[in-house]
Amino acid sequence: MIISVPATSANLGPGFDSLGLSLSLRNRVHIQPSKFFSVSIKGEGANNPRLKGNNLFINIFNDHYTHLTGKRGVFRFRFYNQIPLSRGLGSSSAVIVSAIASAYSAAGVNISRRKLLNLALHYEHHPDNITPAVMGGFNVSVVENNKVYSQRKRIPGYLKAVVVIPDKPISTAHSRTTLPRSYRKDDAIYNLSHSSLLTACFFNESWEMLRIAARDKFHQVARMKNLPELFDVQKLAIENNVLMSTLSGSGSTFFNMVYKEDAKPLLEKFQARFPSFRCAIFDFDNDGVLFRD
Ligand SMILES: Nc1ncnc2c1ncn2[C@@H]1O[C@H](COP(=O)(O)OP(=O)(O)O)[C@@H](O)[C@H]1O
Ligand SMILES: N[C@@H](CCOP(=O)(O)O)C(=O)O
Repeated sequence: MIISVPATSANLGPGFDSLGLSLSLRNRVHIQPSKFFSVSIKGEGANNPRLKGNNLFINIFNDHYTHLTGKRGVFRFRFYNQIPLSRGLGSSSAVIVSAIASAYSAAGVNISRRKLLNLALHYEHHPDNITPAVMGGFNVSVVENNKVYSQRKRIPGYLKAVVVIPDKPISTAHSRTTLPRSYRKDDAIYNLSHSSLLTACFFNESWEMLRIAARDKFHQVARMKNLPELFDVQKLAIENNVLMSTLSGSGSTFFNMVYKEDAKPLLEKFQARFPSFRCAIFDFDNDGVLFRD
């Protein structure tokens, strides 16, 4: 069995805990029944001893496999990870989604994307990463009564993501504790209205208006202060007329969306100005989680 899940960029500026999209950067896991439990990791996390044993994936997989079959299976897990950990590209969501999907696949039980998404919500209570990780594309999602309600839109191939990935891990859980517990009414209205406009821009493909819509007053500035170079990243992006430039999730990655002909020139400017940061161009993903026998 092979399960793959895309990276995700959440919040997208004003859409805190609600808006997110998926990128063509994936974690893949090969699972085979085996006489002995084994884990191998290639790519991101390969040198992280914490991930070799009972990591987040294995714990979630075992919970669901045991629930489905009444027994603890013994498997060989081979991970091929492209998603950097704790960089605001949804690595935790990718693991949660792939672990549940893998358990159902290993148990021979079909699962709908909607059910998979609602099960993933038990592990990550903000739906803005898990929803695009499951569904693919641009997603707007809300939680009511422990269920995710969402709408998705495919992202056209003439758009590209240009991301700047500093070598600074940010724990999402810790980052969330540093945000304000309450907001001024004016700021709440600002984010509500900009998030609504940004959603409409994606559904109507009104890409130019994203330059206004993708502004935030809830979380970005507070988080960017942890790595002030990010203000320079966003300034350079805006000077180069990108469609949107937002902190990816809780960071440290900065996400920029451009027309495909503008991607390489912007990448080269980022690489010249921020040589110590990883910079890359990614297509958008519209598939979400993929199952293969
Ligand atoms: N490939 C992986 N295998 C196992 N656990 C992982 C993997 N990727 C991420 N994780 C778990 O998710 C945590 C990172 O989650 P988080 O802080 O939300 O970062 P991100 O911004 O990437 O979502 C890691 O500390 C680890 O516990
Ligand atoms: N809405 C969340 C999104 C976290 O995304 P991640 O990729 O950093 O896990 C938040 O901003 O805390």
